[in-house]
Amino acid sequence: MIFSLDEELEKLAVTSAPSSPKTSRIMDYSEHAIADTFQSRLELKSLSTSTSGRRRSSVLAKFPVLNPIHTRRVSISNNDGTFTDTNASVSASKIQITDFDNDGKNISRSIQDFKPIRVLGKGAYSKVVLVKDHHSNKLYAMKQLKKAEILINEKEVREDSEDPTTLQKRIERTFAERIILSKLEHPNVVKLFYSFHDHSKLYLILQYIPGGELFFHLKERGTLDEDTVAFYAAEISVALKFLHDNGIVYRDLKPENCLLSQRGHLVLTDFGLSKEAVDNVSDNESTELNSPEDIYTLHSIIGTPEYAAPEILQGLPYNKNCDWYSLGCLLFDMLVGKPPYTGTNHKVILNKIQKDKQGPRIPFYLSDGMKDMLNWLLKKDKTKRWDVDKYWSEDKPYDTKQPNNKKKKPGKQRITKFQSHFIFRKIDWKLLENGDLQRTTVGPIVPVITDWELAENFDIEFTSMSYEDDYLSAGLPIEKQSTDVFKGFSYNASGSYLEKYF
Ligand SMILES: Nc1ncnc2c1ncn2[C@@H]1O[C@H](COP(=O)(O)OP(=O)(O)OP(=O)(O)O)[C@@H](O)[C@H]1O
Repeated sequence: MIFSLDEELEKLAVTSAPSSPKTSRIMDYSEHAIADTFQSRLELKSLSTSTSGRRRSSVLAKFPVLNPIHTRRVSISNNDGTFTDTNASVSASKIQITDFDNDGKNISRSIQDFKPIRVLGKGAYSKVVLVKDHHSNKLYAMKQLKKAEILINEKEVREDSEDPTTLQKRIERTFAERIILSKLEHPNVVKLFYSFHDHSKLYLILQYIPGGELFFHLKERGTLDEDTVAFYAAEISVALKFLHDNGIVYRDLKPENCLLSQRGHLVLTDFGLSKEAVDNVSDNESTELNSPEDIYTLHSIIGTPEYAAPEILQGLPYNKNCDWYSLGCLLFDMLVGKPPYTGTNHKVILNKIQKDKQGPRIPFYLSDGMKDMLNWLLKKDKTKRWDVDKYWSEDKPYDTKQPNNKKKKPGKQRITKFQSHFIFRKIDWKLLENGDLQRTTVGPIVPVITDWELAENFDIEFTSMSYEDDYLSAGLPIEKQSTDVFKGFSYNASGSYLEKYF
């Protein structure tokens, strides 16, 4: 069994250190793979600051350039949509936003309410700081975004574009993370408690997830065993299915965005400020769509897209199925030590995908069940990829027989149910879907937490960073123009919602 009982939580959290020895992040599995692996090692070596060879996204590379050395993987979320154009139950343009900024009755929180403790992380768009509420002493993760960057990009887009709706679209993208998180509640999705802004920044006050990034734990452990990977696959899947059912395509699945809770359950974070609601695709655009479910993807692809589906890398229309491809990449990474295709930019990765007629080489040492799962998620052609949302569950219990890959006919669509797959035979989907598993059990890796304020599961690269500069100018009054553009950004969760999570 990979789960322990709740009572063991405290004991484990305080005493247990990660037990698995450090293993090589990259494992050879065939003669053919050796050359590729050697090349990857060289790439990873030149790109990495970490001793284990694992590279993080870039905080610098927001633009379609080669990723700078010694940086993290950047999100590819500059010009894409967050919502499907059909069945969208949440839409930036449709949601009534409670505007606290100019409302005398509703008092918005402000930066002065929070004492900074240490930096937790830095992404392409933001800095995330552990903060303590002066009034309640509760800990939160405060995500800060610079208005100037949003407004500068805004001007650039307007100058280059003849599209009169661009301004509105950019603002909707800016609001996307705030809107998604304030509307959705799921045990495997980070919670938003407050948002507000001052003259220079936008702030999201999020639930603090103290177990750190999956990235951090992968760096420590090298690779993970199949039971652990199946557990995370199940937790990510319920979160993705929930998002898809609510019209949201996550599109940014990577180990840096998967956090571990105190109990070792996986929590998705980063719903990206630059994402948009695509519910008004023009006639001209929609002719290019392959199916009514496709989202139209705009313009350039940015960042380092090791986890992005081939259709996104090609600039083709995509739909929620792209998240299942990313899940395949993440599972591959956890099992093998790197995603199936690595490279310094999206063109290199796309070339590798296109050259690989048979799909990625899956190591021989994985079980047939795991190989089968990876094969179906990592199909290049989205129409042949496992349509997990459609074939999600059935009443029958899980398959007790390991699938045998050799018998599969190529080109056939997978129509068996995802939840019944052999790799999930130890997962209690009912408990997972109603949140009891997350509430009452611990996951396969229980983070060591001696003091929540120490953030000991976060990279020292970040926790040692200074946050003083950010606070020198913080809290100045909001300028008129900025108030108008970001009007409605502020938000307070209800008292009962807050109570539920503390
Ligand atoms: N709620 C949270 N609790 C703890 N740490 C967090 C939380 N949210 C974010 N972090 C840390 O901060 C990092 C950056 O946050 P996030 O990914 O949201 O920023 P971003 O600018 O959107 O990054 P990206 O480059 O991936 O787009 C995360 O990878 C994580 O380490």
